Amino acid sequence: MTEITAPEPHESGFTGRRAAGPGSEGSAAPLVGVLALQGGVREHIRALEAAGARTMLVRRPAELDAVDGLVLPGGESTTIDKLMRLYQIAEPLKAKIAAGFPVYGSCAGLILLADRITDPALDAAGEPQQTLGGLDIVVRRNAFGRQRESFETELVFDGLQTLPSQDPGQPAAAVHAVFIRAPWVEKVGSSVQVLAQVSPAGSAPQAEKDSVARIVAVRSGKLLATSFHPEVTGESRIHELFIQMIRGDA
Ligand SMILES: NC(=O)CC[C@H](N)C(=O)O
Repeated sequence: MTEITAPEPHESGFTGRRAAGPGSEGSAAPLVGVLALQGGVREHIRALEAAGARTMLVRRPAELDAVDGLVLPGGESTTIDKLMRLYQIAEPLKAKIAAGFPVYGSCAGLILLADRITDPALDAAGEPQQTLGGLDIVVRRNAFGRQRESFETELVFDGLQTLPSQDPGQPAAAVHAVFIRAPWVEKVGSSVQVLAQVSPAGSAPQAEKDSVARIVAVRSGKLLATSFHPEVTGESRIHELFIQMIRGDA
């Protein structure tokens, strides 16, 4: 892991760790940041490195310009939202997302990439939590409910077929997915590709009345999001897909 020592926000002239700016020229491994304000940061660093990326912790706006893409980890979306605004990284990140910057969000990260939340948390002043947006989706937080706050299941994940580590004979990939107080995607816009769904009836430890398949992984342009946490199961193909998206190969 490469952790740069960031300057204080008032310092000027910081250009990131490469004078020429970001970019994975030639075959160099892309440098992928993990937003390190709260949540499962280390796990993503490990998964990204296992998938062949170089990594860097990102907390400050200037650090965004040093990386080729960014992971928003799982954690608590309301806390990450507040800290992003406090660190003044939310607005520059929104602008970069609008300009096509690659971002992968898992769980709370998915919530932060959603244009809309059905049930946003309110702060003490009654203000709803905010998101960065970018994904034309509506997300429901803690959607799988109390009984199923955490569960594991096998998913069919579309879009991993072209990865070198994926068996080329397989039309789609089986992924073991861990859900922790996870959101689901309730609606997707036409720009959004659904990559994985979970059928509660088939996968819950408890019997479940709800037999509707729920969307738990999506992609739109250079944005990728999963309700589950591939970074905690030793699964690196989702990060590999994200690296291919950064390279422009997927
Ligand atoms: N594991 C997670 O990231 C949980 C997300 C959490 N329920 C939230 O709303 O932010």
